[in-house]
Amino acid sequence: MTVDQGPVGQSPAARGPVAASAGDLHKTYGSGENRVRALDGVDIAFRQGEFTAIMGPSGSGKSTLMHCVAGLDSFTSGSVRIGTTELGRLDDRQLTELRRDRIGFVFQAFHLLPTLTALENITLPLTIAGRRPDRRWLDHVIAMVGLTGRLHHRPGELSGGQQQRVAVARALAARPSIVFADEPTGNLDSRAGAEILGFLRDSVRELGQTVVMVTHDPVAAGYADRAVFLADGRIVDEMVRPSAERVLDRMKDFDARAVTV
Ligand SMILES: Nc1ncnc2c1ncn2[C@@H]1O[C@H](COP(=O)(O)OP(=O)(O)OP(=O)(O)O)[C@@H](O)[C@H]1O
Repeated sequence: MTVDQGPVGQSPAARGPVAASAGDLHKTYGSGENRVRALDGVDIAFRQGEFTAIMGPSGSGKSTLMHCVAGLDSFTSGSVRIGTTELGRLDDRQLTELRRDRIGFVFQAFHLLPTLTALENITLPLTIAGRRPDRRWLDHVIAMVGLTGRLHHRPGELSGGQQQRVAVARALAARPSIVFADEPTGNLDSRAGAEILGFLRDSVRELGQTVVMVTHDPVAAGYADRAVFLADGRIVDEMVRPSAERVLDRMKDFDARAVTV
């Protein structure tokens, strides 16, 4: 594996405490002839205050890695930690609580409840957990994503970009240890997508959040502090401070190698 340090050196966050990690992570689906090694020995750490993009061709294991590290899916062997909590040691109830209290999610489909207002959607995970929102934090997050004038609208009265802003605010509302975003701009036009990526980046820069984003899009990866490249369930490359152009070049290299192998 080559680690590209980029023209400006290592990310300042690169030596911070670890927010989440995976060690020698394996995930196999099916058995016999149908056996698929979706993850084949992945070692990775996501540091606090760092924005990581996970990239790779279709079927390379990006979603599987995200789901295993976020406690949404089980793994075959290896270890996953959120902070110092080892996920393999938790029962289902403890895992549910960990996801609710310590992890924020943003999905491609916004997954908002249509009968609730924007504000009610944003605070729903806190309501379910029986926690009072930290009002100052909430106001800050809502202002950051530019929703202050839309809080009493229902999702059907909002544009796609505004709905995804609600989803980003919901992910940040509980001050999670880490936010996982799975193709968060996949359903948006390029302008709305750029806004959402800007908010995710701001949440890292201004709020010290840790964000892990799965994406196919080199432009989206250009917002991250580093891009990690998966192929066949393994990490094959990493780029610090990626730009869209450098990510695109790297992806072309992979495609060329795949053709010549
Ligand atoms: N539930 C499942 N049962 C069997 N195989 C699966 C299942 N989910 C994923 N796989 C397989 O595991 C491998 C990794 O899939 P994964 O969805 O993680 O890839 P990905 O990189 O996220 O792909 P994409 O970019 O297309 O979303 C693929 O070969 C896929 O077919």
